[in-house]
Amino acid sequence: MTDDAIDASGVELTYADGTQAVRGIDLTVPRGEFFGFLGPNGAGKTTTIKTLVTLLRPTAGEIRVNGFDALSEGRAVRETVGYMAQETSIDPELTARENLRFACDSYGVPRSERAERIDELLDLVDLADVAGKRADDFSGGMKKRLDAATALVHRPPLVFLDEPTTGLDPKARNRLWEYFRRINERGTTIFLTTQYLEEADALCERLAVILDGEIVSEGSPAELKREVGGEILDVNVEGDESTRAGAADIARSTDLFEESATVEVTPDGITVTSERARSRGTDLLVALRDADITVTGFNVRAPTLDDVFLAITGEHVDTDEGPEPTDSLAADGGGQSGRGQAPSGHHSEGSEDA
Ligand SMILES: Nc1ncnc2c1ncn2[C@@H]1O[C@H](COP(=O)(O)OP(=O)(O)OP(=O)(O)O)[C@@H](O)[C@H]1O
Repeated sequence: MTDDAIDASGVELTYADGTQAVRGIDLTVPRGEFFGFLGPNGAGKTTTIKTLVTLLRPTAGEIRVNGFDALSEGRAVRETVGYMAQETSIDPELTARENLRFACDSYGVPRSERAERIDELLDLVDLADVAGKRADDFSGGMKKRLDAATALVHRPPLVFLDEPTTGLDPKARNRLWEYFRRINERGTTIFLTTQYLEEADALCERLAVILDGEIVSEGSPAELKREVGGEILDVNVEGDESTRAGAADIARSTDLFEESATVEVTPDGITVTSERARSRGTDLLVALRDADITVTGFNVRAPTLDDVFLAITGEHVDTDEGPEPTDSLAADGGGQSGRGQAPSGHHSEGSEDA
């Protein structure tokens, strides 16, 4: 038996229509880790999670979760994981407490333990004061917190959070981060997917980046940033796209930067990633001035995870900002659509264990 929360190797998943969503993933997540799984839309994050929680049977590969084999011991896997899916699993017609009671039912939490566990979870996500109010009246942030709580009623040692903060305003997002940290500090392993790189940076000890169904990079946020190679020089210039393209050509054609340096045209100017960003930055400004390009601002900074993502995938993360509900009662417009269904971990849209 492995000591890891997740131990997967060679996992592949091809959908019935032939889409190869996951192409040979190896993944190890030690118990207690706060692990982040990043990738652009359609990269295969949700599909990977669904194979790990046994909602989908992999086309190939081996998966052990909490020491159980995902193929032959699917029930044990499902009993020891929590899954907060992208779609909410809460019922807007029920109160917060009723939603948690329903989740206890679905997960088979012993009756004698329910009341205490529900109170504990309502406290954990700061919903004790509104426990008797209908979820329909909650803001987007409160619904997400309730959703997270429903995934925890059976005290799973491992929780999957699939883009848990998408569409929330920064305040609501920060609050959720607090709860996720609390859950992790209690010893729960967390597997998080997110579109927000600052979220991954703030929360995760280790990250893997998935692209077209394959893991293309793995490490701590600091290690991934070091992989970018150097620092980032952002230069803002006056003028239209052709001026910016001209500025980029100058940055590329001078011998100021090493060969592996990259130059990208941005909406405001150019961005140079180079080991010499700091030492040669002012020389670049002189070269631009000599070419009659007006520089309106510049800044040298350490790489962010967004720069890592750009370097790996060739694209910025599409953060897909939705409406921004405030984090107060009845202020939502967030439009969640719970239908009184069982917690997501109990959905089955793929295979069941034998
Ligand atoms: N049921 C399905 N049948 C066929 N193809 C699917 C199905 N579900 C997902 N896909 C495809 O599989 C690929 C991976 O999708 P997946 O949802 O796992 O990606 P993701 O990284 O989670 O993206 P997102 O961030 O948009 O949720 C995509 O090409 C997607 O269109």
